[in-house]
Amino acid sequence: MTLDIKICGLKTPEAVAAALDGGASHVGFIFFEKSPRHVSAQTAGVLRQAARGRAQAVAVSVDADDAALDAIVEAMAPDMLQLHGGESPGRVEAVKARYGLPVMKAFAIREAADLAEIAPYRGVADRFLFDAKPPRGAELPGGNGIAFDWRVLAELDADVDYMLSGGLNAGNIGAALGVVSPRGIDISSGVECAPGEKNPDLIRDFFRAVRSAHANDAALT
Ligand SMILES: O=C(O)c1ccccc1N[C@@H]1O[C@H](COP(=O)(O)O)[C@@H](O)[C@H]1O
Repeated sequence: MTLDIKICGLKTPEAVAAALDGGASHVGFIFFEKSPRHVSAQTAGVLRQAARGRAQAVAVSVDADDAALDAIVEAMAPDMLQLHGGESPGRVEAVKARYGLPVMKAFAIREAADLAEIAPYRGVADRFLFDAKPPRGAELPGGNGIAFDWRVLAELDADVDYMLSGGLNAGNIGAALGVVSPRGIDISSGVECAPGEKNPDLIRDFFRAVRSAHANDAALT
């Protein structure tokens, strides 16, 4: 089975190149001003060019209104929208209809009971992303480098299409993939040498670790 790999929070051509050369299926750009990974729609529009024909470009926003999303979609032309806030099922539906783009809806997970939240989004969101709950008082809803107990995902129906996220890195991805079988994985701070500063060597290390965990999977994309 193929495993999608999303490298998120890219800000430089070097980081985008490392992600694409490693074999990323998705590259993510953050539109959230409090984040050290925030980029303007114009910058993302330039950076995402390198991904054309190689990977899906994902725009990550948090409770963004139509005006903000209009600007992102126009300048960046993303292939997918990641909604990482408290967007309702109705809002997800409206966003999909307005832009004609697939939506990945993020959820913060700490325990199995948190998975109940996805029920009204089934058949609405194209894909789910499971991230750890941010610590109390955290400024960021994601990108905190915190993992959750992956075993809680055992409660999910096998047909749920999701990306695993939250505190992944080269050191723990093998263990994570030994516990769960997501269709994709998503990493941001685990390939940084400082908040918001992607390190191409760490990106390469991550792909090596994924490939070694997936040694029998010839079709890794
Ligand atoms: O990375 C950010 O700064 C960010 C800001 C706002 C919403 C989402 C954000 N990142 C997402 O967080 C997860 C996991 O990140 P990490 O690997 O634990 O650092 C990932 O889905 C990013 O898309």
